[in-house]
Parts: sequence; C-alpha cells; structure tokens
Amino acid sequence: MSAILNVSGITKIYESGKKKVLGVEKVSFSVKEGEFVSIIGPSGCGKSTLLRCIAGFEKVNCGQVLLGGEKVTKPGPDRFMIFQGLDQLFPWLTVEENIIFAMKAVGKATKGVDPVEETRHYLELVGLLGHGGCYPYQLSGGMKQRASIARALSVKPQILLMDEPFGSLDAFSRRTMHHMVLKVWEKTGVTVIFVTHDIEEAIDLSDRILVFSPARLKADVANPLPRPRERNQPSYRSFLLKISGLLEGDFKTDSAFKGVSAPEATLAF
Ligand SMILES: Nc1ncnc2c1ncn2[C@@H]1O[C@H](COP(=O)(O)OP(=O)(O)OP(=O)(O)O)[C@@H](O)[C@H]1O
Repeated sequence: MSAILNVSGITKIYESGKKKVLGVEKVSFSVKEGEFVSIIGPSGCGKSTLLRCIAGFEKVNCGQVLLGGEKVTKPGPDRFMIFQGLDQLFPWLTVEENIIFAMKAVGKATKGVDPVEETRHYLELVGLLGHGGCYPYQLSGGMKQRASIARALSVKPQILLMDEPFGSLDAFSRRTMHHMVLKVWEKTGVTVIFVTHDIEEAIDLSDRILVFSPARLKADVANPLPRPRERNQPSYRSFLLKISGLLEGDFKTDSAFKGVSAPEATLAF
C-alpha cells in the first residue's frame, strides 16, 4: 500500500506576545492508505498540535504535510477531526439532520441516493440505527461520539483524525467504542490517526504506534500482535512493557530554535 500522508520535518512554534513555545519540532513520518496509527505521549508533548497541523488548522513554521501528494495549507473535507468533547454536533439539528447537513456542505451526498437512506447506512455502521431522529441532548456521551463518527464518515474523508475521542467516557463504554471503531475501520478502509494517553487503547486499536517525547517523535513502532488483541496474552504484556519503557524518562527537550521554550510535558496516564 502506498503512503497517503507524508509529514516531513514539521515544526510548529506558538507565539504569544514575546513568548515562543514549541508545539512540535522536526517531526517526520508517513502513513499508508488504510493504516490505523496511534500517537501516544505525555501530556503537553505536542500530540494535538501535530493533529491540528495535519488537519490544516495550524500553519507550520518549517516542513510540510502532504496528503495524497497535495500540500496541506488549510482545513479540507479530505480530513475530518473528531475531538474529545462530547458536544461536536449542532444541538439544534437531529442526528440525521447533522449528517445530511455535513454531506451537503461538502458536496459528498452520493448522486442518485436518497440522503436519508445514506444516513441510515452510516448510523447502522456505528450502531445508532433508530436514533437518527434524536437531538444531541437526548443521547449519552458514547452515542454522541458514535453520531460524530457517522457524520465524519458521511463526508468520505481520506483520513479520520481522532484526538482522544473516548477520553471522557468510562472504561466500559471505551471498550464498546473500541469494538465499534475497529468494525468501522475494517468495513470502510478509512485511514485513521488516533491520539490517546492510554497505552492499552493504542495497542488494541493500531497497526503502528508513534511514541512522542516533548515536541519530538521518539519512536515509530509497528504493532506485532495479531487481531483481535488479547490483553491476557504474554506477547501483549511484553509489547505493553516495550511501549511503557519508551514513554519513561527523557522529559527535557531543548529546542534547536533560539528563544523557543520547550513544552512542559508531564506523564499523566
Ligand atoms: N494555541 C496555543 N498557544 C500557545 N501554546 C500552545 C497552544 N496550543 C498548544 N500549545 C503548547 O504546545 C505544547 C504542546 O501542546 P499540545 O496540546 O499539542 O500537547 P498534547 O500532547 O496534545 O497535550 P495533552 O495530551 O495534554 O492534550 C504545550 O506546551 C502547549 O502549552
């Protein structure tokens, strides 16, 4: 499979007044079409910054992001971002209307197909069939994230960017969401980049794990475990130890850029 995303030497420096803070520095990696890649690292190490640079929400200071060979300079419907917050849907529209609105806004409703029928397909995929007529306030946190994922898929993005999407859910709901998101990934073949603080979540879901230390990509590790991943297997434990070991220590990064403060990252799992 060829690379759909190429991130080449990107640096993002935030400037507020006289202060300059490093978001990410000289980060390079690529992602193949259909891959599921997780990004893990201490709080403040630049995971969200990286995702926002790929989404086109942030302008990079150096380097470039190429998606399908095209340079990313602004947000676009080929990248859809899902956040941790549970209020990403328009509260004045039903779930079905939210999805139809998104499809129409980016011109991705399939020609000759009734948008209501198409919406049903995505709702079924995320396990929300029968809830299309609900308003967001009538849904649980997990159901809201399912609806946000259905809406994201409906615009047929090349990459789904997920920034700790299940971070505010309880452990049981998270496990249920993991099954759902893997089913969606397998059925649609969409490329996923998934930010998490949770090592087991990264191992359960992804083909590859990018381990960050402050502002830098420290390791790019292929997940050797066959799917479905069994947490009680010795091979799972040893891979978990490997990733945990990569996350330990090394919390001071001096920027190569003069006058730029390194991020203050903390280990908080
Ligand atoms: N808009 C901004 N303006 C100034 N500094 C910022 C801004 N956004 C992020 N930063 C800084 O950039 C660094 C990286 O932040 P980022 O949010 O990308 O980290 P993170 O790894 O996603 O953290 P967390 O896991 O806690 O969400 C931090 O030092 C942060 O304070």
